[in-house]
Amino acid sequence: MTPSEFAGIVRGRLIVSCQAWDGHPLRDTAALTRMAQAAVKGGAAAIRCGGVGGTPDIASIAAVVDVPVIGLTKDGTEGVYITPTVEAARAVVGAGAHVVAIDATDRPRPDGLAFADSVRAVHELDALVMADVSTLAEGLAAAEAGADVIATTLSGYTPASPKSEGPNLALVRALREALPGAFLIAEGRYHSPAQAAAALEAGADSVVVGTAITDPAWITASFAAALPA
Ligand SMILES: CC(=O)N[C@H](C=O)[C@@H](O)[C@H](O)[C@H](O)COP(=O)(O)O
Repeated sequence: MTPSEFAGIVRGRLIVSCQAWDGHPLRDTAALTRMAQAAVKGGAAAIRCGGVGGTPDIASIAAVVDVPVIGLTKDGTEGVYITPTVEAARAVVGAGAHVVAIDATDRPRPDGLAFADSVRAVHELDALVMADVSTLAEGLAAAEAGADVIATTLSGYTPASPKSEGPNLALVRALREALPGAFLIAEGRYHSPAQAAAALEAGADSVVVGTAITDPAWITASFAAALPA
């Protein structure tokens, strides 16, 4: 898939992240595959999902949906854990992802290599790179390193970025202003249709929604919390 083919499919549209943490009742490849199918039925232009090898979510989902698949692996929850190594990036392409989501923050990587090395490896395999960043500076560096897509995924999850309950629309605006030609995706804590629409108004080309669509435990808790105790 070329960058312009991907852009043509997802620009102005919703991407749904179908993932579940270890220990979650939906942490099951078959369950997440059905979740992805339901999301496509509802209008998702692409699916973001994780897992290779013993957790074959990417291969399972890519086999049944007719939209681009953005794949990743997760190794732990600290430091660089989203597709943290060149080897992991290659495995994600091997599993059938069209786009590989990779941590592009400025923190040290477990394989000691640079983000640009992962970009090169993915491009050699004819796939695209989505750079998950947490700050404007990281977005600029990721674009410089050749990322095809810049995403605000890690804002709020690194020491360099502000913690917040809601999405970081200010980062979307800043990235759009600094990188007018980049394909920009808003991701992270978009919890309502209005917030997703606001991401596009702020300059994003597309928006990823995960938890608010695909985690029934989170959805239930938000309803339960609205009722008087
Ligand atoms: C920080 C991190 O590890 N984010 C992960 C990235 O793949 C996922 O756990 C998120 O669910 C995803 O980014 C979608 O965001 P939200 O679930 O907030 O709509």
